[in-house]
Amino acid sequence: MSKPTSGDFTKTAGWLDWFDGPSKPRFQLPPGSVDAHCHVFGPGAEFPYAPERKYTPCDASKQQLFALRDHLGFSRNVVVQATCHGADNRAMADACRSSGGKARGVATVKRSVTDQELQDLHASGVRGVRFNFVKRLVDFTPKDELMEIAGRIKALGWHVVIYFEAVDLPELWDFFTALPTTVVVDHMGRPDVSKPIDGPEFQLFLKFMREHENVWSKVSCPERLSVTGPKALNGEQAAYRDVVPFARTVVETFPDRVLWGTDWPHPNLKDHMPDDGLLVDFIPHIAPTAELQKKLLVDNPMRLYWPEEV
Ligand SMILES: O=C(O)c1cc(C(=O)O)oc(=O)c1
Repeated sequence: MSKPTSGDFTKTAGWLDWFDGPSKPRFQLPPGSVDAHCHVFGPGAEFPYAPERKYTPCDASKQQLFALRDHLGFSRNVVVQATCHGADNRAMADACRSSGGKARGVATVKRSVTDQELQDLHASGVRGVRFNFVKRLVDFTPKDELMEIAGRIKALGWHVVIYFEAVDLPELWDFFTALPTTVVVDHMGRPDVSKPIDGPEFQLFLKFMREHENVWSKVSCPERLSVTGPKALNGEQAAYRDVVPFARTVVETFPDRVLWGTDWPHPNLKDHMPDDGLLVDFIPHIAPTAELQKKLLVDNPMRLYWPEEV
């Protein structure tokens, strides 16, 4: 892979570029594995970043994403619209269309989106919309607007991806549980892993999944959630140990409703940029059996994103 650039844009101060030259994972991914959460950024010169963005990243192109996919041993990608592109889905949709059927997408749309635009996104490979409640990433969108969008995309057979922080789940509960589609939670709803796993915050998340069978979770982003590490760098085979009990609990309790993704190119990390090969080596710590690994990496994402092939 070639080194990151940022086109004509100036990166946010302190921006960490994605890790160039990741190691080969030791963990052998099951055949047909899907990286079910990753992004493309620009390139800014071709697909400009949105005026309303909260950060300006380094570029991370579809070619670089596909090279990483092949290097790590994944077969497919789910490309999730990054907030730095707002509701301009061109870069994500272009990546899906260029993938030869190996990528599906999750878009961000506004209430003003037309039925034709939704149809075009579907033809590109989009199968979901993302609703973001993380305040440092997006401005607030009224819930009635989101509910209206959810009703429209349900008709296309799409699902809703939600991104929020654990402390906000109580306030968002009624809205989330009223959504009419499959609902996929990004990064386990960002638990504070320095709090006890049997404390009220994480138990509420488990209750959310237990009581609502349409709710799925990505058990991704240990590099974002970890407080004590160690970091996935320098060959570390037991990275982010403080995240393991949380993610493993979700995988073992809801084996048919979990997804995993690299989160490449890892927007907004402040401490370090992980070696993506070592992130793959994190998987067997949270999905310890071959059966759990196949569900997490193959069966579940295929059922959600390529149902026609299952
Ligand atoms: O925590 C984040 O900063 C983050 C941002 C984005 C995005 O900007 O879309 O996506 C993610 O999955 C995570």
